[in-house]
This record gives sequence, C-alpha cells and structure tokens, in this order.
Amino acid sequence: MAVFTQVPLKDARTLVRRLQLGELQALRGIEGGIENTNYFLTTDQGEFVLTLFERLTAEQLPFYLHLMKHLAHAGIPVPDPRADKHGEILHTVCGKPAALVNRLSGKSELAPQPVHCAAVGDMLARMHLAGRDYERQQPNLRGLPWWNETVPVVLPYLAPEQAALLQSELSYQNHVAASSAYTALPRGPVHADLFRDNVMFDGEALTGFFDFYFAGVDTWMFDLAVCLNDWCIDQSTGSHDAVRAGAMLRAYQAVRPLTAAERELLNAMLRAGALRFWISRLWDFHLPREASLLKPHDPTHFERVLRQRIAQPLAL
Ligand SMILES: Nc1ncnc2c1ncn2[C@@H]1O[C@H](COP(=O)(O)OP(=O)(O)O)[C@@H](O)[C@H]1O
Ligand SMILES: N[C@@H](CCOP(=O)(O)O)C(=O)O
Repeated sequence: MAVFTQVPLKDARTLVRRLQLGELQALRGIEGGIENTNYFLTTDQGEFVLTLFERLTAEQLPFYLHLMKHLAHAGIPVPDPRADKHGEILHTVCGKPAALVNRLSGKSELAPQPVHCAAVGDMLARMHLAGRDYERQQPNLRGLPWWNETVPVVLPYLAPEQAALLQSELSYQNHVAASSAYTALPRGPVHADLFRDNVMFDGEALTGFFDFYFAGVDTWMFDLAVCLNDWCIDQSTGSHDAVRAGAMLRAYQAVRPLTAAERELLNAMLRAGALRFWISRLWDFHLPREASLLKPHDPTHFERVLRQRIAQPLAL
C-alpha cells in the first residue's frame, strides 16, 4: 500500500464538510500506486478518492487538476476534482497539497484482450483531441531533460552492459529530439503514464482514465507509445503483441490518423517510452522513499522492453 502520509479521520471530515459532500462515513488507504498517498473516502453523497501529493508541488498541480476538469467537461471519462465554495480544487490536508475526485466505477483489466486495447486507443485519441483547447502549459516533467539529469544518478548502480545501453539510448533520444521529424510531431496535453493499472473497465466497456499526475505537454505519439509498450506486449518477455497493437493503432487512427512524421518516429517513440520508465523505475528502486508498505516496480522489465524495441523495430 502506498500510504506515505497517515490521514487522521478528523482531517478527512474537515475536508468533506468544506467541500459540502455530506458526512464522512469511511476512509480506507489504497493499495497500489507508488507516487502519492491515496484513500477511498465514502460520504453519504457517494464514493471519492482523496490524494495527497508527495512529490508534486502546489505550483505544478493546477495543470493536472484543471486538465482533468477540462477533459471531464469535454466528455472524456476521467475523475473530476471537487471544488470548495470559492471554486478552489487544490486543497491542503496534513500540510500536503491534496485533491478529492469522484471514484470511477469498474476495475483495471490486467490481462487485456484486443477489444480492451482498441477501447484504450479510441479513448486516447479522443482525449488528445479534447485537450487541444486546454490553455495551461506544463512540460512533461519526466521528459528528456529529466532523463538527462537522472541517468547519471542511477548509472553507478548498474552492471557495465546495462550502463552502456542506458547511455547509448539516452544519446539516441537526444539525437531524435533534435530532428526535424520530431519537431513536426503534433503535441498537446498527454497522460504519459496510461498503463493497465490507470484505466478502468466494466467488462469490455472502458469506464475511465485516471492518475493524471505524470501528465504534461508532450507529443501525442509519446503517449501512444507508452500505451503500446504496456497494453500490447507480453509481460514476461517484453515482446510486441501484433494483434493487440494492431487493435490499438487501428482504433486510435479511426479517430485521429497518424501524420507522416508520427509514422516515421513510431519506433523511436516506443524506445523513448521504454527508456523513460526504465529510468524512473531504476530511480525508485535504488533511491527509494519512506512509505509504510511500498512495492517498487521491477526496472529490468523496461530494460527488456527497450532491448526488444531496438532488436525488432516496429514500422507502420
Ligand atoms: N478516481 C479513481 N477512481 C477509482 N479508483 C481510483 C481512482 N484513483 C485512484 N484509484 C485507485 O487507487 C489506486 C492507486 O492510484 P494511483 O493514482 O495509481 O496512485 P499513484 O499516483 O500513487 O500511482 C489505483 O490503482 C486505483 O485502484
Ligand atoms: N506506471 C509507472 C509507475 C507509476 O505508477 P502508477 O501507479 O502511478 O502508474 C511504472 O509502471 O513504472
């Protein structure tokens, strides 16, 4: 369970009253998640999720929370942050920045079939289009500048051949980012962490995207690549699953066809997506934070995915 901060009942009760959500009935720490403290919170008006932000600052958070509100109002199924009577959606609980959102129905589909991948591709494209008129700007804070800063921090923990791969891939990604094809990629607000555990399904019906706290302005192709790298691979080997990937790509393109530059850089972005999560998992694994019970994700998984993407490039 990722509960970094224990929230006393009285603090939760105060927030619920301030947001005029009735009377607090239950508060339960949530298992899963590695970034923030999350609780399911029940009142006589419904079920909510209380998040205390452990790393993100009050300056960074309005981008995510207003993006969720913007997308929810555009009809994309995402949690809608609750405001107080002044319209404020960023709150403070136990001295930490906090948000309260509606609890999505459904559950994560951890063994997705093509139909689930198609649903994610379809909604991802709709979300990208719905984000076009979102006016706030914040870069993807886990983008290339962060990779360049963090790779030297994790290198000392790696075996020589891992260190060599990490450095050469970083250098390749710096090269890609300087290319004219990369400059031509369409961009906007992206989720940037839309893994299987950040989407809810009721059977085959997608009921929501959540956990927008790695979102930022980046290329749409990077977002799609992050999804392909998680939803459309064999989890044990990291190898590409052509049927699931085909379903996701077709559904995405039925809403928003890819541009020539996006098709050209598909594999480079798949490598970028694998590199991003290899670096963050190495960082979390070797430089962990205090938490009451925390299961770090396995960094070697994304090392395998990256090796697969280099050895067997995907072309459209
Ligand atoms: N709006 C929501 N509706 C339903 N469940 C949620 C919602 N937000 C979070 N959860 C639950 O909490 C878990 C952890 O949340 P997550 O946002 O992934 O945490 P973290 O930001 O720490 O990675 C999720 O796997 C999910 O079960
Ligand atoms: N999806 C990332 C880690 C972020 O955790 P999440 O629970 O917020 O998705 C990974 O798998 O490394």
